[in-house]
Amino acid sequence: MTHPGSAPRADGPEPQDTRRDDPSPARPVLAITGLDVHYGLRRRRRKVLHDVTLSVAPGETVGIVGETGSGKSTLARAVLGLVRASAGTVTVAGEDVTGHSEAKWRRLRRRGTVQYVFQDPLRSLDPDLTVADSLAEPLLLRGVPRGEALARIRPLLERVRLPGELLDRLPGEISGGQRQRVAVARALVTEPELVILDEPVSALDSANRVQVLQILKELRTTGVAIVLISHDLGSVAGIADRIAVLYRGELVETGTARDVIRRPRHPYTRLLVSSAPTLHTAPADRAERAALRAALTT
Ligand SMILES: Nc1ncnc2c1ncn2[C@@H]1O[C@H](COP(=O)(O)OP(=O)(O)OP(=O)(O)O)[C@@H](O)[C@H]1O
Repeated sequence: MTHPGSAPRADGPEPQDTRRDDPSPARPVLAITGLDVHYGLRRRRRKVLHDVTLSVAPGETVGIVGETGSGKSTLARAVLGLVRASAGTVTVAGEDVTGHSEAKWRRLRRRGTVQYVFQDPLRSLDPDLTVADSLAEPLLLRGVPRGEALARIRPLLERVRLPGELLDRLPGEISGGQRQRVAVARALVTEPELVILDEPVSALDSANRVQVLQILKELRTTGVAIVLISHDLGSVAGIADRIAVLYRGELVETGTARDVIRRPRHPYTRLLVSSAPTLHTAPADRAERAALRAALTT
């Protein structure tokens, strides 16, 4: 499906926010259909996502796994309106956002239905705001009185296992693992339907990595849907309900985490599974891995 009109449309009235009283539990939080994304112009134009179709149900955790340059971040950026689709559709919380103007995208992002956590928490946090102010800011912007905002961030702090004494510190005065947990808490403040985390643990040491992954796992009980992007299948395997494997801009395999790990079909997925030491699957020997690599280059 091509959108010659992937150019911005005129800004219409703000669509009603019906997400809280939509009676259909089956409505996906995110539905991507036949998505193509290009970068560059004219002779430099290059397709980085091709015919990507993926849907995320309410409360579901989906892992998107792929090697560097496979298009993972581009996919996240397309869902947030930071890059434009050249074909296909993106529907967020029931709203087709494919042809949204910049202004409509900004309003959608500000509404907080979808939140994004970067690999580097310093990109999510203002270095001049204390942890308390960082967490309260999205609520203050929505007109929530300061006292109420501060009361509402307390349980979030507990959810990400941070002590209250950190509230008065600046991001530069806490550890990298603590910063990432603040970034996760901040993403939850607006009670989003979907949180996209782009390599949230790859900059952390192994103790912090385990802790943040455990926190993400526990978030499943809150009903928020999670898209967890990683180059490391091992990181997402214990959390994701489903795993989607992105290879050179195409989703080559999507299935339940169990199926993808136990019965990988695509050679790239087989290579990923056989190279992940923490998955407790029978590791492929060198010859098998070489054969899989050869299959990928043909
Ligand atoms: N703004 C841009 N302009 C042109 N090309 C880009 C741009 N951003 C990314 N690319 C290219 O698009 C491809 C996909 O990049 P993307 O960042 O989505 O991959 P990724 O899977 O997230 O990689 P990584 O794991 O290294 O972050 C890469 O070849 C990259 O060089």
